[in-house]
This record gives sequence, C-alpha cells and structure tokens, in this order.
Amino acid sequence: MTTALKTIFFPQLHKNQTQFLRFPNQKPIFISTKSFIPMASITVAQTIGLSETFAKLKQQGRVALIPYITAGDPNLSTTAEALKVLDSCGSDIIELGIPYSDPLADGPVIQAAATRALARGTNFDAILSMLKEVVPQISCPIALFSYYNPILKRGVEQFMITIKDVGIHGLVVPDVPLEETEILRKEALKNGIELVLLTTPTTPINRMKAIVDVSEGFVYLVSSIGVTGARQSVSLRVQSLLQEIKEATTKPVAVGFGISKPEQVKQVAGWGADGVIVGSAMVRILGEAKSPEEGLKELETFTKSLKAVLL
Ligand SMILES: O=P(O)(O)OC[C@@H](O)[C@@H](O)c1c[nH]c2ccccc12
Repeated sequence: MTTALKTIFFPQLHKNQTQFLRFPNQKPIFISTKSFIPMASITVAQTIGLSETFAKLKQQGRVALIPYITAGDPNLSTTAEALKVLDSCGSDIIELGIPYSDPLADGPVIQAAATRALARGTNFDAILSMLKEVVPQISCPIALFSYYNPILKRGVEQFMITIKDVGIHGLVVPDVPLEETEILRKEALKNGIELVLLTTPTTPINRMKAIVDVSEGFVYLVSSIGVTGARQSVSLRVQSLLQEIKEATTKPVAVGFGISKPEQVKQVAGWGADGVIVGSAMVRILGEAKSPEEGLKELETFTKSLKAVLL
C-alpha cells in the first residue's frame, strides 16, 4: 500500500462555522462545527507519487510490481474494476495505456487491445471521467501511458493540467525522443507529474546518462529490442544494463518488456531491478477472457502469483 496517511489538526473553528477542505486529487471534505469537536483531527489517505513509492519500497527492501493495462479493453467499466483488482493485489504502481491507432512500440497483444478499445469508442475524455471516479479508491499511484500524438493534439500544457486534475502521478511517452522532451518535462514539472523516460539495450551509454539525468519517478529499462510482448526468457543482458544504469544514477530503475511469469519477475528482481513491469500478459488475460468477470478473476490470480515472488 503506498498511501501516506495525513492527520490534519483543525485550528479552533468558530461556533457553527462550516468549511470545505480540499486536498490534491481528493473530493472536497465538508466539515462543520455543528458536528465537530474543535481541535478535532481527521486522517485522509493520500496516494504518494512514483519516486516516493520507490523510496518507501527501498526502505522496506522490496521491489515494485508494476502492471500495465490498456484503458477500455474490454470496456472502461472493466478497466475501472481492473485498476481496483490490481491495487488490492498489491501493485505498487499501475501503468494505464491510452489506446492509440498507431502503437508502433507495441506487439500484437497490446495492438489488438488498443484496436478493440478504440472500436468500442474509448476516448481520452471517457478515460478521464472513469479516472475521476476510480483514482480516489486506489491506494497506489497511476502512471499514464500515451503516445506523443494524442498529447500534442490536446496541447502539452492542457494535457498535463487535465491528468493532474484526475489524480495521475506519472506519465510515460514511449515515442518521444530525448531531444523533444523539453516541453513535456517543463509542463510535467509545473503540474507535479513525474515524466518517466526509457532507455534500451541499444542506447549508447552517454545518451543513457542524459536520459536517466532527466527521467522523473523512475527510469524505464526496456529489457529487449523490438516491441512489447511476452518472451520465453528475459535477456541476460538486463543484469549488466542494470549495473551500468545504477552506476550512472541513484534513481530507481524498473524493467519491462517480455516479462510474463513469476520466475521471470523473481529473476529480474534478483538482478537488482527496483521495479518489474508486466503488460502484455495482463492485457491478454483481460482482453481474451470469455467474460469481463472471468478476466478480472484471472487477473487477480495472476497478479497475486507475481506479487508472491516479490514479498
Ligand atoms: O507488454 P510487456 O512485454 O510486458 O512490456 C510492458 C509494456 O507492455 C508496457 O510497459 C508498455 C505498453 N506499451 C508500451 C510501449 C512502449 C514501451 C512500453 C510499453
């Protein structure tokens, strides 16, 4: 659980005074002295961000489990339930993908999920409305996954304000080159959004250093070249790549691509990863189940099997 419980002491309220209390990413809280004992206190669950989550896990000697699912596949109400299932099964951060028509970095499983979600009419505004409802019920931070084009269409500044307002903590934009991240980083910073950048096995060391320098929240180490999708094994190169990155930064490093089994999660965690990302295997469960209910049940079982090897 990555909520920071905050206890707030109220200054002496005058008789019959009423107040609205607003906390970032929370619904306003109505308080009134009619029913309130002055100098009372309430405890509000507040979700902490990506880097804070990693700092907390590091203190506990634990590795983050980071699932990815595609919003709107098989439908948005199932996505809402899936977020709650993933959270309750101990996910430490959740990556939520915005379906896009040209997901060039995605393999067939996530491409098919995006196509299904778009065919159902899933759009960014509908995803935002779902998040407005669900985020206050989730204890772990959510990082949105979006290709660059939909962000540019909405305008970078407006996009960041909008996602912050629904309680999103992080953002991953897999197809934006480092040279074009300036505007993204500026607007993300202004809105307290942690912009996660990716490095790959073929990224030259100096470029990797420049990427990790400006990546916020964590560094995403792509385990293998090519597109997303479960692989029979995780490249042994990941172990040395992790060491290289950890010599260049103290920021947490999470590994993704191709990881789909508990033994692979355990292996990558054993190599020193601070987080392990599992996407296609989760997406396949939800998208290919006979019914949403069955998909959610299977998602729960699968997520628990991954979490078990990280405890
Ligand atoms: O699906 P995999 O092989 O488990 O990899 C995680 C991946 O799905 C997720 O992090 C992701 C979804 N879309 C992406 C595009 C680029 C990089 C990463 C991603």
